[in-house]
Amino acid sequence: MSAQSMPIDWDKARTLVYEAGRAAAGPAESVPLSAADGRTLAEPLVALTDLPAFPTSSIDGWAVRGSAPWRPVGRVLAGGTPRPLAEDGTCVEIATGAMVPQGAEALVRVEESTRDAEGLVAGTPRPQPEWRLPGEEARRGEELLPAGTPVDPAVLGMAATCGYDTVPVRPTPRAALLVFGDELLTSGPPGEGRVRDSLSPLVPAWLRRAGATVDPGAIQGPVRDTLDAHVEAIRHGLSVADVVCTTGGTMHGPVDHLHPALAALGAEYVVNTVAVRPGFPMLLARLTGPDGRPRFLAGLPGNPQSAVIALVSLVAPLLAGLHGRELPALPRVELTADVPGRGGFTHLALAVLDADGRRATAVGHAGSAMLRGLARAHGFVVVRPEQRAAAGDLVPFLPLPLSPGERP
Ligand SMILES: Nc1nc2c(c(=O)[nH]1)N[C@H]1C(S)=C(S)[C@@H](COP(=O)(O)OP(=O)(O)OC[C@H]3O[C@@H](n4cnc5c(N)ncnc54)[C@H](O)[C@@H]3O)O[C@H]1N2
Ligand code: MOO
Repeated sequence: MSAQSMPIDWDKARTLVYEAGRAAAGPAESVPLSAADGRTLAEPLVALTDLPAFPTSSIDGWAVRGSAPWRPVGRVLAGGTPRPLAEDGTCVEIATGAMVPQGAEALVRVEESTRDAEGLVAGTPRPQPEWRLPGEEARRGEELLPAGTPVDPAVLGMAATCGYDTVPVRPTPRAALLVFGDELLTSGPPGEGRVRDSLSPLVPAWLRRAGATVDPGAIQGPVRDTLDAHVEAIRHGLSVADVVCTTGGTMHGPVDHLHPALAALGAEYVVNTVAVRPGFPMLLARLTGPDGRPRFLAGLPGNPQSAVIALVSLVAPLLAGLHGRELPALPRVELTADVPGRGGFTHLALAVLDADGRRATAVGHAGSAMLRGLARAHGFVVVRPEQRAAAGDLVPFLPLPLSPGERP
């Protein structure tokens, strides 16, 4: 394994890490609906019965046979199984959601019916049927949603409607974070050569928004700047997580131990440096966990904005793959002003979107060591190598994994 290598194209890197994740997605497991929110379907969701499963009244009123007036011969409530309506001139009282009896020819709404002194019912059925036929929404065996669908509240409801108690889903990837750097302070203001560790609070929160779990015990650091301390911390991370993120030490400085630690652990690079600015020393390596299953290490550069760029460029696609989801296509947005290119590198420029999400404006304070621009941005506009983007151009947009309501 050679530690120094040519940076690879940013788009290619995203595809490579996504495919590596997809190939390592965990085995399907069956989980109760109450625990499946946020998971991903490992198999298609197939209708277990016709939907509706029986002819179902859409109204409160009368199920009638023959012509009016009709003599009531009973009542059917939701949940019951009615006897057939055998004779013309008869009806049953019926509730919304109840099974329509065999032999019924029409339904009449209660407010559009009358009863005479003998209790006989009259009224005119509406021209359009007032009940739903079996299979109207889905036929038994029909595929409702494909494998790879993220499970959300509507999917949970759909699964319950057609009879599922559990659904087959992929395991949620577990992530860990190791922060490297002897110069880091974990509390109080920076000064005298030391900076405050901004990545321990930031990275786990964004990993969770990108679909990973991060156990508080899986966050370590600052890890001492020695090779042994790095190897030991990475080993611990690999024992508790599928994806270990590290920050700092991605270069080849005197105390940058990440590459030697990866070599000591027998890691294989999936991506080692990416032709993107900021963030180029980012990497993703594959290792084997104590259980023999694949594990990943994402090396995020130490400059804080560069670390975030590595998160959205490499870790988010990796997590999509591990979940068994599609790699999301990037939306296109219109630029309000020119954005420079970065020569042979892709330029990811921090930007805010306007209220309808269609137009992007690059923000200031966007240096790779800064977080001020990031704290108000929605994501990054993508300027591909050897290009510059002008006001009015449509360019791809890489969103930050924000939750609804954040950055309104
Ligand atoms: N000779 C060269 N030096 C550097 C180059 C280069 O091409 N040639 N590239 C620069 C770029 S670009 C980046 S990005 C950094 C990446 O370096 P590392 O990943 O090895 O990161 P460190 O050296 O450990 O730290 C860089 C910078 O970030 C600060 N830092 C680190 N961790 C944190 C944290 N948790 N919270 C806040 N700030 C953090 C650290 O103090 C440094 O200032 O390399 C450049 N050098
Ligand atoms: O790649 Mo560095 O990440 O430009 O700051």
